[in-house]
Amino acid sequence: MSDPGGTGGLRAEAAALDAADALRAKRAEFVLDDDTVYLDGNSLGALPRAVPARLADVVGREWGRLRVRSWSESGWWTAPERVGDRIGRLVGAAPGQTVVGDSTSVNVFKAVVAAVRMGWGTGGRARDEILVDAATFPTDGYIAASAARLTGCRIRTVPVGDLAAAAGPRTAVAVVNHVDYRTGRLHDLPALTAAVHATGARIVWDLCHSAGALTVGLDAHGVDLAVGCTYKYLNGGPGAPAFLYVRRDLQPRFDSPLPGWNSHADPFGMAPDHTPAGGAPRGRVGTPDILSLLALEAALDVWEDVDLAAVRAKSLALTDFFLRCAEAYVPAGRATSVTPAAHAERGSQVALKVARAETAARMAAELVRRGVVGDHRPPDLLRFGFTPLYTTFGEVERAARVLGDVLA
Ligand SMILES: Cc1ncc(COP(=O)(O)O)c(C=O)c1O
Ligand SMILES: Nc1c(O)cccc1C(=O)C[C@H](N)C(=O)O
Repeated sequence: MSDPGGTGGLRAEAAALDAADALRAKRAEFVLDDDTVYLDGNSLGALPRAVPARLADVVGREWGRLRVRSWSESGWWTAPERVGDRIGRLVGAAPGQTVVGDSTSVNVFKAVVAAVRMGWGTGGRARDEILVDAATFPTDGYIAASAARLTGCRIRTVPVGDLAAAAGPRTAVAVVNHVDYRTGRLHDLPALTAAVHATGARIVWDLCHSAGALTVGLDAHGVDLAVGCTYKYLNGGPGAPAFLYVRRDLQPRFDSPLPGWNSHADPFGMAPDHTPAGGAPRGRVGTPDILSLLALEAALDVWEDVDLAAVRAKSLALTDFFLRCAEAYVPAGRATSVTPAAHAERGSQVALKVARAETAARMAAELVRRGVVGDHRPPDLLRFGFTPLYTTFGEVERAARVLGDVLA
């Protein structure tokens, strides 16, 4: 490929874009090193600077000195709902509908089984089909298949483009990834939610690759249930607990398949029978993972003054710029983007398909060796995630230049 802007032109453009970046001050709130271009925040977000001191306080004072008193005095018991509401703001959910805990996989299980059970109304069990996004991250498909076995449903795997047409009177629930983890394709959440609802079915959205990267609008679009992880764009840390959203009017009908004591209306009553709590706590299971949960809470402080619209605008500018730089630097025929060019169809990552699939893993490793950390998804994708809170345009230009050298 040619070099239309020239290296110098693209570098100057990057500098101008960085100077005009409304979010540029945010980078200083993260632990990053200028030698490495970190483009893997769609796998594990970087560490917010405020987290270590907060965790030291949780361990040293709240656990070390207050011990069991911290469940009430340090707000440990109510942390799943409190942190849930903070995530809710970032995904367009009003307070009282989002709870944090467990992994995404476990929350997919709760959401899918509960959605199927919602379809077991007076009309019997006519809705016995679970639709699954054919390109889903594997865990959702595995869990949905198990949920189907447990509830007497059958699984239909459908490309997201065909999902609206595939949903019908037998559909209990559709499980869809908002952003495809491989290609970075953003699916049309409002249209698909409306299409599935028109058939009387429910929809569960997996927001792992969209929470913290773009505006989601769960309430505005009438989404039934949603799940997502917090260790990618929300920077909650390795193994940070996931979240579960249950729309307020559906909460009384949310019959959890994992009704642990934390979801009881009166957990400390220790009653032999389960009476579900009202509201978001109904999605809880057992004792929350307090250290991870409170690390996540501290990580969320970086979002306090952030406008999601600015995040989305920068995300698109970063991915646009990366695509242009890659076009200029990568020799013709060595790699092609599988990420949609249209903004409405793009999440916050770019995936390049390398011409020689067998070299992809080696190329990703070589990029890391040269200070550009993205990742490889088999068989032939190089994946680059762009975190608007800390990725700079200068880094984008550098990453594309190194990529060009590696692929040359
Ligand atoms: C779309 C999607 N869903 C789920 C997961 C993972 O789920 P869990 O948090 O259970 O590991 C990932 C990534 O790990 C993902 O990309
Ligand atoms: N969750 C991960 C993990 O525990 C280890 C390594 C990677 C991950 C990931 O998040 C992978 C990621 N969901 C993906 O999109 O490929």
